[in-house]
Formats: sequence, structure tokens, C-alpha cells
Amino acid sequence: MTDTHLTAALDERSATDLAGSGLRLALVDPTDTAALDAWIVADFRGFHGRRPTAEVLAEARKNFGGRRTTAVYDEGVTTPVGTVNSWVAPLTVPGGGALDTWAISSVTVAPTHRRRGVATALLGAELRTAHALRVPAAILTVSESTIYGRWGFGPATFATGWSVDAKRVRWAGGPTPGRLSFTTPDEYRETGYAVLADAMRARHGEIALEPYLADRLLGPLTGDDDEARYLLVRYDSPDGRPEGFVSYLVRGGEEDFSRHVVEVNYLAAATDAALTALWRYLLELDLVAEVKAWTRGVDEPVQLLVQDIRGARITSEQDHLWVRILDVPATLTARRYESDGDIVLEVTDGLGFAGGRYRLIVEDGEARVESSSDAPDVTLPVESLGSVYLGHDLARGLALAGRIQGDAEALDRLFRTAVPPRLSTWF
Ligand SMILES: CC(=O)SCCNC(=O)CCNC(=O)[C@H](O)C(C)(C)COP(=O)(O)OP(=O)(O)OC[C@H]1O[C@@H](n2cnc3c(N)ncnc32)[C@H](O)[C@@H]1OP(=O)(O)O
Repeated sequence: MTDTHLTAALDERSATDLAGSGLRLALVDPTDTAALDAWIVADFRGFHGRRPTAEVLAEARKNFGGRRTTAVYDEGVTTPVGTVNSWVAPLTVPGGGALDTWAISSVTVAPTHRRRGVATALLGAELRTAHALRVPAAILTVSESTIYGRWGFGPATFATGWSVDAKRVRWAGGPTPGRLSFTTPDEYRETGYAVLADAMRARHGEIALEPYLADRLLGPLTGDDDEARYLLVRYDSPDGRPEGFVSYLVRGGEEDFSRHVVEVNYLAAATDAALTALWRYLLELDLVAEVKAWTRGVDEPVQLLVQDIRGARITSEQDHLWVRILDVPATLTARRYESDGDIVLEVTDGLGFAGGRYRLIVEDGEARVESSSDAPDVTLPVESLGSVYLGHDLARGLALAGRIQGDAEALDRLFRTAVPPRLSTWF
């Protein structure tokens, strides 16, 4: 995929809809510093962030320069009242392959202009542009789970937050050979990018990371209040291969110096050996009472790595990556399946991108998709297909809720993966 996401024309339909309300839809030229700065200010404001300093703006301009940046303007104001940006991100799919997806971020509408259809125009424009460029699916991580179903997105991966009582647990995860050492983002950056690429490839549901998204995992961005607290520790295998790192902060200890709290910014592990060695490192830190981590998989094995299972608790579990299928054959044939089968799917799509009747035939794990006029085995809206696509165990629940009709068991057998999908970062 080239940079067509940057050069594709503005969506006429949304531009016309917004013009009807006196608003102007426009693409922001990434070389127009004033326009991009105003867009960034609107984006930060939309998420209740602080007004960015000149230094933060400079960094954000660099970070967002490669994305398609869209704004909505009201008359007489230079700060946009609506923002969104997008780029093409390879998403890892079951079986080790990758699917090009339209990643969408920074969807904000100014509180002064909410609930007038601005987000509807922005999302419609994104989906029509992606579809016109033949990108087979769109993806996003969401601030609220109530927003995106109406545009055909379904929750496809879930993420867990953890609290481990470091005073209570003892390591029970076996030997952890290899080498741990402190490093810094500047010193480790290129190696860190390679480790992240390996770690992301190792699990379906992860995305290939732009440098900006990778840098956030290695350490703080400019302007982070806690910049000086970040620590970075790398893991190398016994034969010297870089396989993982943990970036973390230590807080507290004011009242009792033996009870600091560790907050994991990101733990990257391209191998099981890296995963266990880095968890052990965190759990055995001296003067620490609690280790907190977020955006881990639903199968994070930390309870099994310690003697006292109840010393490690899940503190949150929520929907994380949402998938919107735009091209059913391209999407379904991009992944592999763990059992063979033959199923006719009737997919409904209120927005008209992906609806139709399809026969999915899987032989030796590989799929073929044909259009079909046979009676459907399963009827489902496109958001439910997005939800089961990466292999998470959702078909039965969606059937109970009436959002899958027909043979949900057969759908589940075909789509579910033994290892659940995971997305371990936000974008
Ligand atoms: C990928 C990401 O960037 S996720 C981040 C999403 N952004 C945020 O959370 C920032 C704060 N929120 C906002 O900026 C805005 O409220 C937005 C972007 C969520 C919605 O923008 P709006 O322009 O108000 O939405 P719009 O008017 O197009 O509403 C479309 C529909 O979504 C509904 N809707 C809008 N926001 C929400 C919400 N937060 N929760 C539930 N429903 C919502 C509206 O009621 C409307 O429903 P209808 O079609 O049944 O009438």
C-alpha cells in the first residue's frame, strides 16, 4: 500500500452534508504548520487534554504527518470543530498473515457542535474513502463502547488490566535464563522497533506500529509530567538475541518506603522466555508492594506464574479493538482457520459496503469465498462478523443476544482460535 490514503480526494457526500449545516469539511495539508497545529489543539481538547506547548506541537506534527488528517471548520474559527485521522495499518490475522486495514483515530467533535451529525459525516467519509481505495476493513480503539456499532464496527479483541500484590506472590514460573539490563529509548530505539515488530507478528489482533506508536511504548512522549520516572529494561536470550523489554514507572513509597507501586507502561515479548523473564523481573523488584499493568490479553498467564493465584487480580476487562469489514471475501480469505468447514453467510450492512450472501469454504485451513444463492446457515450484521473475525469467543453470546441467527455453533467452530486475539496497545 502506498500513500494513496494521503492523496485520495475529499469525500463529496460528507462535504455536501456538512455544507448544509454551514460547516466545511477539509483535508489538512501536513506541511501547513498553522493548520496542523490548530487541528492538534482541537484533537487534544476533544479528549480533555492540556493545551499543547510549542514543543508538544512540534512532536505531534511529526507524529501525525504521515496520516490522512481531516477537519471540520465552522465559519470564522481557525480551530476545527471536528477531527479525524487515518492511515493504512497491517493487522495480524489468525495463521500469521496480515490484512491491510484503515486505522482511524482522533475522532473528536467540539462540545459546542456535538450531536449535529459531525461524527456521522467524518466516519462516513472515512469508510467510503477506505472502500474506494479497496482497503478491506477499518479498525479503531474506542473511548466508549456505545459509539461505533452504528457504523458497522464490532468489538473483536478484549483487554485486561492487572494488579499484582508483590508482597504476597512468589515466583512459580520456572527458571528464566537470559540477560536483563537497563537501557534508554534513544540507545535501544532501533532494536526496540524490531522487537516490537516480532512481538506484534507473534499474535493475531496486533497492528504494525508506526514509529510514533512504537516510541510511546518505549518511553514517554514530550510533555509527559512523569518523563523522569520512566525506566526501560531489555531482555536478551541466553545467546544474545533481543526478545523483549519492559518500560515502567515507580511511584509512591512516601508513607512506607517498602511499598512503592510499579506501573507498567508496556511489556513487549516476542518469545515466552522474554514474557516470563520480564514478569519475574517486575514481581521481584524490591521495595514494591503492587505491580499494575494494562492492555494485556485476556489470556495473560500471570496468575499461573505465581504461587498464590489470588495475589494477581484482573482489575478491568473491556472491549479494545473494533473491526469494520468492508470487503467480505478479501477479509475472510486473509486469515487461516483451525478447522475445515463450509458455511453460507448472509451478511447485512446498513451502510451498503459488505452486505451479501457468501459461501465460505475452508480446506486445510485455507479459505475460499464465493457469492451464493443457497439458503444461509447463518445470518448476521456486519458488526457481528467483525466481532468473530479475529477468533475471539463471541459467537454464542451474540447468538443469545439475537445478533447472530442460525447455526452460531458452526460459525464459532470455524472462526474461533485456540489462542485468543489480542491488541496490546492503543492507537
Ligand atoms: C477512534 C476514536 O477516536 S474513539 C474517540 C471518540 N471521541 C471521543 O470520545 C471524544 C469525545 N466525544 C466526541 O468528540 C463526540 O461526542 C463524538 C465524536 C463521540 C460524537 O460526535 P457527534 O458529532 O456528537 O456525533 P453525531 O452527532 O454524528 O452522532 C451520531 C450518533 O451517535 C450517537 N452518539 C454520539 N456520541 C455518542 C456517545 N458518546 N455515546 C453514545 N452515542 C453517541 C448520537 O446520539 C447519534 O445517534 P443517532 O444516529 O441514533 O441519532
